[in-house]
Amino acid sequence: MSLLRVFTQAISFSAFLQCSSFSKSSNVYSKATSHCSNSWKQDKQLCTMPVSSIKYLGQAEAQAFDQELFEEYKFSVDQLMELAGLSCAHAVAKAYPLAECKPNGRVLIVAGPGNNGGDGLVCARHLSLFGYTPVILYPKRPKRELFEGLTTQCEKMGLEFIAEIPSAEGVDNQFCCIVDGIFGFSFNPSSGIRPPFGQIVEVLKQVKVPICSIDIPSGWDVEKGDADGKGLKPDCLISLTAPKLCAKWFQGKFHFLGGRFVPSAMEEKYQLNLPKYNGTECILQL
Ligand SMILES: NC(=O)C1=CN([C@@H]2O[C@H](COP(=O)(O)OP(=O)(O)OC[C@H]3O[C@@H](n4cnc5c(N)ncnc54)[C@H](OP(=O)(O)O)[C@@H]3O)[C@@H](O)[C@H]2O)[C@H](O)CC1
Ligand SMILES: [K+]
Repeated sequence: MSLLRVFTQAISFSAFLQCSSFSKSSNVYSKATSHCSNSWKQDKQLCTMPVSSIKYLGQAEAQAFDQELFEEYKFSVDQLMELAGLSCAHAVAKAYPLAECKPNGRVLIVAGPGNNGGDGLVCARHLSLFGYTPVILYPKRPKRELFEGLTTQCEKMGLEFIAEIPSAEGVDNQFCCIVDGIFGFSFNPSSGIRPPFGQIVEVLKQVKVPICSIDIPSGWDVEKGDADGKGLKPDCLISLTAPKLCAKWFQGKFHFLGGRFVPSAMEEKYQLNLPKYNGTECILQL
């Protein structure tokens, strides 16, 4: 074996050791360069740069984290939702700039029945303040003060609500992108997607304009991703707090981290290993 070959193999082996030092079962994956992120398959590549790691949360862990913020730290849902929704609006504006959002800056916001839908309403309000024209589809509205308040704010600010999803062609003609605030980390895929969201997701699966999913691409299993092909295929994903396990299978163009409200003690306790946000920015492109 030539000296050069021995040398090359030694370098490859050391890179392999570096990349394989994080195990799949620990939910921590290596991230060395931008092409090496997102999918765990890609993470098996040999990486040649220093490795940093970010944790991907399972469903129960994401819910426990949320509960701890509310119960131990005494944050209110409204507070965190406002920051989450604001970061989503920043991500949309970065990925789909207003100047290129035709026609007339129109963005379709689809809001579901839980807090993911609430994030969508907050995102709509901020997009409108940024100069976009959000149009909201909110077919199942919980009778809770929080959601009624968010709805009233959007209505009073003149945002349009629509009662039904247009055809896929209609969506493509009327909007530059779609914000998917249908389901977040409490989605349960075991019984399929119940009405009225099953039909809405079917239409959204056929549209050509980009979809930007809040926290979880709707229809995906929070941990296993879209194994059965029933979910959306977003172009953009905004992971709130920390990515969930399903984000490993995200194949779109833009993956942002948002929800910059995690106390450092909690970041350490859950070993999130979050990358540092730049300056005062509330999103970070992964
Ligand atoms: N800490 C944070 O990062 C924060 C994140 N936020 C956002 O909150 C969501 C999680 O919100 P949660 O209310 O727990 O759950 P979802 O928004 O996912 O909605 C759950 C509801 O969806 C319905 N559901 C569930 N499965 C199905 C199904 N198969 N078919 C139809 N409908 C389904 C169900 O509603 P029902 O009315 O039908 O019972 C669930 O209740 C997180 O992802 C972030 O986006 C917070 O904003 C702030 C903190
Ligand atoms: K979503």
